[in-house]
Amino acid sequence: MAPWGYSKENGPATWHKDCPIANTGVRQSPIDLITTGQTCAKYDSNLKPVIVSYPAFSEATFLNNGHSVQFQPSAGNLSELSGGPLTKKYKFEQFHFHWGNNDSEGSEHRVNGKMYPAELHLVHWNSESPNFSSFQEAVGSNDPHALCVLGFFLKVGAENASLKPITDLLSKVKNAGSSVSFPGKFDLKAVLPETLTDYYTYDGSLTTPPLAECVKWIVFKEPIEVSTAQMEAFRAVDDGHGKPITGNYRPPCPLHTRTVAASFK
Ligand SMILES: NS(=O)(=O)/N=C1/NCCO1
Ligand SMILES: [Zn+2]
Repeated sequence: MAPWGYSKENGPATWHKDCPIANTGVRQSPIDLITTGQTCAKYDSNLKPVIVSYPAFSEATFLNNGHSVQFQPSAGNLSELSGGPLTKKYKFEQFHFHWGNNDSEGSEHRVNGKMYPAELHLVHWNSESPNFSSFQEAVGSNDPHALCVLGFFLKVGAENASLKPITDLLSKVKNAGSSVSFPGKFDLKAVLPETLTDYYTYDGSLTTPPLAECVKWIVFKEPIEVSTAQMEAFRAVDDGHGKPITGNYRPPCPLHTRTVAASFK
């Protein structure tokens, strides 16, 4: 597979060559989350708060893979996700980010066409399925809800002290392919809003190749604040071709016959 990326030569418009589902799929992600009108998100009063149990990770790798930066704890991590639209328990796999080269672009999901400067993805896999027992197997399983990704918008404001250990580490993984073992513990729970009650949820896909259509998406309404300096730290990370990674977001995909549910009015 030609190394995919976000440039003209290897970006989202070319991904169909190796991943036909990019163009033929009917549940691709991201999407534009519309809040009014015909195809808007529909309030569902049965949607409960999302429940996360993220004990502080003690051992993790922070990697620049050339198309994002990702934080991946060692396999033994006990973090779990349940509640919300989910009927099973999911295991945390990794988190990573998407961002732009200015504050008017960068997120993958949009709200009524508006992009945020960045989007944080917390990736999980269904640890109760009899059909797979790892993230990679889950991706290849064809199970429509093998994965659950929590999406949080980032907006520019005050410095985010909880994310500072991550943004301070970006300069250490400036070169694509570089990684560091995360020093000390990282408290992911502290990054998230207190209550995980207000979100959009829909059936979608990975937003990066292989674009597998196995993701239950949960995108939270409330953005997380980060400072301009923290945003600039993302924009200084290299893509392996001597250029900064900027704009590592896929444009919105057609909704087709899908509906989006909202846990809030
Ligand atoms: N942007 S995304 O949909 O979370 N994509 C991936 N790929 C591997 C894990 O998450
Ligand atoms: Zn992502």
